Amino acid sequence: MVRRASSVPHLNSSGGSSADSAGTSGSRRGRAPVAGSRASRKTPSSTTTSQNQRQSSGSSSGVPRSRSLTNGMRRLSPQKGTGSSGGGGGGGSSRNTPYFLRSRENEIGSADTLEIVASKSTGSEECSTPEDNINVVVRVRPLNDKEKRDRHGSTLQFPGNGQVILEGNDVGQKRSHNRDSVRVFTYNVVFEPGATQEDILDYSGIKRIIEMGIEGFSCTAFCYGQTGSGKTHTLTGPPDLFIGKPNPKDPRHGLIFRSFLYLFQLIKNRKDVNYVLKASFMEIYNERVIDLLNPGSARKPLAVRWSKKSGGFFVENLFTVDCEELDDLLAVLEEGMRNRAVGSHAMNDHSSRSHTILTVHILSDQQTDGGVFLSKHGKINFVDLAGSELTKKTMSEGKTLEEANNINKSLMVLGYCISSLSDSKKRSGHIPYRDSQLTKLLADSLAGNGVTLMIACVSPAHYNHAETLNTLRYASRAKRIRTKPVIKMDPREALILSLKRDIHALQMENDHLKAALNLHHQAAPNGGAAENLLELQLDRVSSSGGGVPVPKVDLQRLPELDGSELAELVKLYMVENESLRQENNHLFTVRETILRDQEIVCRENERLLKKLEDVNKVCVRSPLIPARPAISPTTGKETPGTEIWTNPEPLQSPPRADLPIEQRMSENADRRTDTAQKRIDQQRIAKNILIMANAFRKPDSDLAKELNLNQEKAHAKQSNEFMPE
Ligand SMILES: Nc1ncnc2c1ncn2[C@@H]1O[C@H](COP(=O)(O)OP(=O)(O)OP(=O)(O)O)[C@@H](O)[C@H]1O
Repeated sequence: MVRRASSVPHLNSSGGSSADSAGTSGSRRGRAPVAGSRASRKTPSSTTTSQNQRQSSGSSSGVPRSRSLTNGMRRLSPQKGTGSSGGGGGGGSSRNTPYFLRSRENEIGSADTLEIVASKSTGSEECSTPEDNINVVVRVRPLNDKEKRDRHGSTLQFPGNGQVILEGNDVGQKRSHNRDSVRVFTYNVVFEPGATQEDILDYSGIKRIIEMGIEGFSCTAFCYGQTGSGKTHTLTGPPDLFIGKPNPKDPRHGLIFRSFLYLFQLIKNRKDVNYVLKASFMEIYNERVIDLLNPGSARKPLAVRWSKKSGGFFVENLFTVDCEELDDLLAVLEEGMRNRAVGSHAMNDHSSRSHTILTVHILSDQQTDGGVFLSKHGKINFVDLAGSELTKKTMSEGKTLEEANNINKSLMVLGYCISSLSDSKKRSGHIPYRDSQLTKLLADSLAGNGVTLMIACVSPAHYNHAETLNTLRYASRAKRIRTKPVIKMDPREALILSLKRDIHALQMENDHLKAALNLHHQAAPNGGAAENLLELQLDRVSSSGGGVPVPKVDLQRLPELDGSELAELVKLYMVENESLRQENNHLFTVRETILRDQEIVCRENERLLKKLEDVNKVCVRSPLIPARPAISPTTGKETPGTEIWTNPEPLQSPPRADLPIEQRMSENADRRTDTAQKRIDQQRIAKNILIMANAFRKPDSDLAKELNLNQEKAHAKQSNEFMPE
C-alpha cells in the first residue's frame, strides 16, 4: 500500500527550469535580502512565481531559526556501547569503545586540502583536484524488537580500525571454528549499532562534503542497503518526525537536517562571499521521476535529458526553490518527506518505495584579493535509495511487488555501474548509466567530477546475513572507485585567479627568504667572509629582480577589458611571475650555501662536544680535581659538579596505543597538509639560519654550549609541531 500526502502545497518555482539551469557563469548575484522568516517571505529572488505558490510557501509549518537550532546541537563525546544495541555480538574488543571506529585510509579531501589547480595552458574552465576514492562508511543498525523477540543473534563483529567482521551463516556449533566462512571488510569508518545521529554528522565525512559543496564542487551523499537497514533513519530520522511541527532539538533528526544546520553555519561565517541557495527534491518511483515539491494530483513524470552544456543528465522542469533561510531548506525537506512514496511490508512498516534525491545548489560570488569576481556553482545531493529486498521475505505482492521489482532492477544497474567503475580495466569501457533513471542521475557522482560519500546501511541480524554480505561487498567495490573532483568556473576568471595565486605564493616565499637572510645579516654585523658572501648574493638577487615592472590595473574594471587588453594583462602577470621565480631560485641558492656552512659548523660542534665529554670524564675520575660543572641537556643551566655532560635523550612521542581513540582517529584525519609542511620547513630554515648567525657571533669557547642548546630547542619545537593540533 502506498501512502501519500493528500494536499500538496506548492513552493516557489524557478520558472520551470531544470536543476542544471541554475547557471553561474559570469553573472553577479547579490544576496537576496533576508526576510524575517519563511512565512514572511513574499518574493522569490530570481524566479517567476505564481500567487498560489507564494501563499503555499508561506503557509508551511514554521521551524525556529538556525541560531537556536545550532545552539541546540550537543557536542559529541565518545560513548560506551549500550546493552540494547545487540550489535557487535561477541566482538569483545570493541564492547566499550566508541561506536565509530578509526578511519583507515585517506578520507576524502577537504576543502582546505584540495588546492585548486587551474589549467593555465588551455585556460580550461575546470579547476581540478587530485583523484580521490569514494568515501565509504558503514552504519550498522541495532537489532529491532522483533529480531530480539525472535532471538536473532548478531552476525557482525567490530574489531576496530574501520573493520567489520561478518561471521559465517552456519548458525550453531561450527560457526566459530569455520574460519573460511568469516569475512573481514574494511571501510573508512564503521558505525556500530549504538552510534547516534550526531556521530554520523561528525565522523562520516559529510562535513567535508558540505565544505566542498560550498567551495563549488558537486557532492553526493547516498545511503545504500537492504530494506529496513536504516537508510531513511540515517538520512532523515524516523518518519514521525515530519508529522506536524518538527522539534528541531529532537536527537533523532537525521543527516540531512543536521547538514542544513552546518551548511548555514558555514555560510554565515563567510561574510566575504555572496551565496544563493536553491533546492529541489525528486523521487524515482517505478522508473518515473516525480517532483516531490510539485507532484501534482496526477504525479506526472518528468523527463530525464542529456545536457550537452553540462555534459550530464538533468531532470526537465524540476522545481527549484530559492532558499534564503534555513527554514526554507527545512520546508523543502518536510515537503518532500510528506510527498514521497512509502509503503509497508513484512520487514518495514515505513518502507521507501522510491529512490529520492534532494539537491541543494550553492551559487556563490566571491571577490578575490585582486578584485576579480569568482562565480561558482556547487551542489550537494542527498540520495536515499530504496532498499533491495527479497520479495519472499518481505511478502510483497501486487503493487508492492511491482515496486520491489523496479527497485531491485535499478539497484542492479547501479551495481553493474559500480562494479565496472571499480575495475580499472572496465572503467574506460561502456558503463550502463542509461539503463536506469537512477544511474543516469547519479552518473556524475559516481564517476565524474564529484565528491561522493556512500553510507552502507546493514542489519546485524543473522537472518539478514545474505543481504548484509551483499551490501558489504557492494560497499567494498564502491570504495575502489576513483573520482576527480573539479570546480566549474569561468575560464577567464580561473586563469587570472591561478596566475594571481602563483604570484602571491612566490611573493610570500620571496619575502620569507629575504627576511630569513636579513635576520642573519643583522645578527652578524661584524661577521667575516660568510657575511660578505651573503651580501654579495643578496645584491645579486635584488638586482636581478628589480627590473620587472609591476602591472598596475584597475581590477574593478577587469570584466570590461577586451580580449587584447586581457591578454596583455595576463602577459604582464606571467612576466612578473617568471621574474619572481628567478629571484626565488637565487634565494634558494643562497640558502643552500648557508645550509652547507651550517653543516660544517655542526660537525665542528660535535667534535667540540666530544672533547668536552672526554674532559669531563677525566675530571670525574680524578680525586684531586673536582668535576667541572656540567650543562643540563634539558634546562641548559649549569648543574652541580658530579654530573657529567650527556648528549640529550632523543625526544620520544608517547606510544600510540596509549592515546584515546578519538586522537587515534584524528591522527588520520588531521594528517599534515602541504601548506603545513611548507610552513614547518620554512620555520626550520629560519631557525637554522638563526643558529648559524649566533654561532658566528660567539667566541669559540661558547660555541658548543650555545649550538647545543639552540639545536635542542629547535628539535623540541619541531617535535611539537609534528603532533596533531
Ligand atoms: N540506527 C538506528 N537506530 C534506531 N532505529 C533504527 C536505526 N536504523 C533504523 N532504525 C529503525 O529501523 C526501521 C527501519 O529503518 P528505515 O526505514 O530507515 O530503513 P530503510 O533502510 O530506509 O528501509 P527501506 O529501504 O525499506 O525504506 C525504522 O523503524 C527505524 O526507525
